[in-house]
Amino acid sequence: MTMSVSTFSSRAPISDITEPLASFSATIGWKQAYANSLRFRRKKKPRVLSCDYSCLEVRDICYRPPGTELNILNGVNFSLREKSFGLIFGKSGSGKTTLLQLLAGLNKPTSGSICIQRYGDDGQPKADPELLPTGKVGIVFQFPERFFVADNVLDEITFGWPRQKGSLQLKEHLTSNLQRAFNWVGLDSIPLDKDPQLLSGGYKRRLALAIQLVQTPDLLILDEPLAGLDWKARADVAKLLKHLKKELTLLVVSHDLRELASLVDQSWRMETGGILLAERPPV
Ligand SMILES: Nc1ncnc2c1ncn2[C@@H]1O[C@H](COP(=O)(O)OP(=O)(O)OP(=O)(O)O)[C@@H](O)[C@H]1O
Repeated sequence: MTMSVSTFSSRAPISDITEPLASFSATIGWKQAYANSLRFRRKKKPRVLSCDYSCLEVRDICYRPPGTELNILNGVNFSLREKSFGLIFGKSGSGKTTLLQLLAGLNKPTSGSICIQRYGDDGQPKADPELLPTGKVGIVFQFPERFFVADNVLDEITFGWPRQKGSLQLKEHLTSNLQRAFNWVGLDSIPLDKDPQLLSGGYKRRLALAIQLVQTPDLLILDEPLAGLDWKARADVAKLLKHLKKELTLLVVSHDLRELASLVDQSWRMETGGILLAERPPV
């Protein structure tokens, strides 16, 4: 029987990033939101222990791009338990990225379903499966730094946040999430006014992860998270993913099996023709 904690908690001290965020709050008028978020976070919430667990369940997914005659994915099935690390590997062009895009809600499957199934500690389903809410899925694309748009770290991470007055509660929520995301990925030592393009390869990936973590996803999808990094940055990012899997569910597509093998809880090979088979990484 596995005990799972149903609340989401940050383990790093809030003081780590208090200063840069305080100045950020003052400069763009989020001071009140920031102060309130601190008050909110200091109250200890009771942690609820539960023996239930959830699984991401992909059931018989087929996908044929509109206007084409051929299925890219053919009856894909798999189940991934919450707070675990799933790895999909396989030849180029077999359909791995296509599957990730469906999970992130960027395309709709031609048939089949993607849901969350809750189980009791006896391993039996506890309720009807629910469709995976795409708002709780984060995706980090291959080479995410190529999509950075801002000229400083803070603007990059807060891109798209509400700037108008009002919605104080939302601002408090986002600010508190930002603190947690920075702590999780170890960005707290980086000046917020630094140009993201001047960060090292590994720190660019940390920033891309933090951008997704601010949205508090339950499922984080990563397409080739180690691609293009030197050996040290690859080791750093792998270590970070190991840390993150204690907090959320990770599904990774990668060819870098050696570095990731020790993190893997479940893995699958995507065969040409879009067929997914459970298989250990061949390392
Ligand atoms: N919209 C589309 N229309 C037609 N074919 C497509 C479309 N999108 C992808 N494909 C094709 O589907 C196949 C699977 O592509 P996908 O990018 O999912 O493979 P992959 O396994 O992720 O490859 P890689 O490891 O190189 O990233 C490829 O042959 C690709 O050309």
